[in-house]
Amino acid sequence: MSRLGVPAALPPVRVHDLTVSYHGHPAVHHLSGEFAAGALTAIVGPNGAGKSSLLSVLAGTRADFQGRLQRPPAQQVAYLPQTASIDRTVPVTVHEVVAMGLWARLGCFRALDEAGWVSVTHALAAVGLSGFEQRLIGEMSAGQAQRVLFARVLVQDAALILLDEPFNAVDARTTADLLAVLQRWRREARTVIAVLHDLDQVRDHFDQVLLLAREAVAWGPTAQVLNAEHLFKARQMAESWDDDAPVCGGRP
Ligand SMILES: Nc1ncnc2c1ncn2[C@@H]1O[C@H](COP(=O)(O)OP(=O)(O)OP(=O)(O)O)[C@@H](O)[C@H]1O
Repeated sequence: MSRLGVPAALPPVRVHDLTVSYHGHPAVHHLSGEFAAGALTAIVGPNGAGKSSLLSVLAGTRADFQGRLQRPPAQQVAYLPQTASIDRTVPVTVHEVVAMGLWARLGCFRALDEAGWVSVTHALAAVGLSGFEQRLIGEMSAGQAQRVLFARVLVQDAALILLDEPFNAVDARTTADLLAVLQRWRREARTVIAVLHDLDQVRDHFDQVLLLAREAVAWGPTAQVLNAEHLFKARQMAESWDDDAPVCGGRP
């Protein structure tokens, strides 16, 4: 068990015949497989491949999908959406944003207890933002804001961590620091699933890869998935996408 009780052998996150569609057009089509428990899995693929759509289903923020999904309960899931989807015009402080990660444990109307304060302080220190507690989130740079969101994920102490393009707009040093946080999560046997575009980063740091082009092109150990043949196939599939294609069988 880790510090706050993450089980050493979490059940895997599984999808079976999962289809996600928008206005009747599939973004993810008939996906079946499982994300290895306690490992780092990258979801990669061309633009429009369905990566973010799949992650939002795994996160529980999209419920309108077909097929089956097995994942831990919501309190054990932390989700870091793309930075662009965070409204930085809301006048909240860095401390308050990170403390939101404790809402599942404390409720959103309860004051932080001492353990909560310690946990926020430690999380901000872990991402190199000690001293920024009272700054408004809108006053942070894009890279600093990403560190804040990582800190929020840290305090959630989740068994399943979902990251959507976590290193976008983040400089090399910050990326290295945040990759170290990912390695720590792996040592703690948490399951991490991240949407990424940098294949070298994936090769260097991730155990498993799902190569997605609306359907799974390949899914398994990184070295087996990221080969020229699979990457070529994903590109070919992307070129032949018809964004107006219906979901097969005429389902919504
Ligand atoms: N809210 C939405 N409404 C309608 N269509 C959507 C919506 N979100 C995504 N789509 C469509 O679903 C498909 C998959 O999009 P998604 O964002 O999941 O892909 P992605 O692989 O994450 O892409 P990228 O690498 O560009 O971020 C695209 O054709 C996109 O236009």
